[in-house]
Amino acid sequence: MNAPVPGALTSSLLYLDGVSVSFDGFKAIRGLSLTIAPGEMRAIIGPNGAGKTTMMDIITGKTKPDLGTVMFAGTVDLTRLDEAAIANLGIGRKFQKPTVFDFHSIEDNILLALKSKRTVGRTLFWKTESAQQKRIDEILGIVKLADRRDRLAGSLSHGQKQWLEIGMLLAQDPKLLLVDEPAAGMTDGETAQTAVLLKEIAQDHSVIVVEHDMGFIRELGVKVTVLHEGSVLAEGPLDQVSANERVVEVYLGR
Ligand SMILES: Nc1ncnc2c1ncn2[C@@H]1O[C@H](COP(=O)(O)OP(=O)(O)OP(=O)(O)O)[C@@H](O)[C@H]1O
Repeated sequence: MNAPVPGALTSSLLYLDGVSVSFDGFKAIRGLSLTIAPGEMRAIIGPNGAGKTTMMDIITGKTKPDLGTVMFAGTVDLTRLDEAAIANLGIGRKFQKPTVFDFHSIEDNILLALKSKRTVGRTLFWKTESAQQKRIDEILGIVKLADRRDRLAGSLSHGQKQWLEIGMLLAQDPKLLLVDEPAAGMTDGETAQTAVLLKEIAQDHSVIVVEHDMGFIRELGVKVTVLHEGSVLAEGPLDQVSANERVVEVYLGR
């Protein structure tokens, strides 16, 4: 069930085929095949140790696979690039723990992220202060922090810090966002708002979300890939994968 369909390489934004990686002889990822279409949001679920983090490490260049194909936008071989080059291509990652600058204002956090975008074109584009301010305003609007822009980031709740960090990721103008357990530690209200936020972002970005919170996944309403022991166990709408006996056995029923 894992083999990509013919033509998937050229039609995909992200294309993984037959990817394997071992750590000291232990196969953390084994024959993983997965494709993400341009503009798609995909949820990744699976038990602890299934390989979700390792998969993100491979996509972002932190870990190099022993075997397999990892292509971006049909033509770029990600296995040949380092982490900085992959980030510059437009693959942004948000780790589980928020890493905002607590002693800077919310607005300045976004500004710093805008300025840290490395490509020459971007530096030139943000040369005008008004273009920069317009983008900051847009991002603060998207992450619903415009009314708090002058406050210190350290004053935000855990959930708000996660949104600020998503805003900082947006400032890097990624084509693909990898978001690791955004709902972890959030209140129910924050979790619901995060689903709304990601759905908005997914209107003009591709997004991969790793999550354990099934209520949150349901809110996203997107195709779900279940990882188990380093490969795809099931893929499809949440109701379909939730009814899969193996998925219940290894993950949902636990
Ligand atoms: N650098 C490493 N060295 C040795 N083993 C590793 C390394 N990184 C990951 N592993 C192992 O690979 C397997 C997959 O781990 P990974 O963190 O990718 O799973 P996960 O699905 O993200 O789990 P979780 O939901 O707990 O975050 C685990 O058994 C883990 O112990």
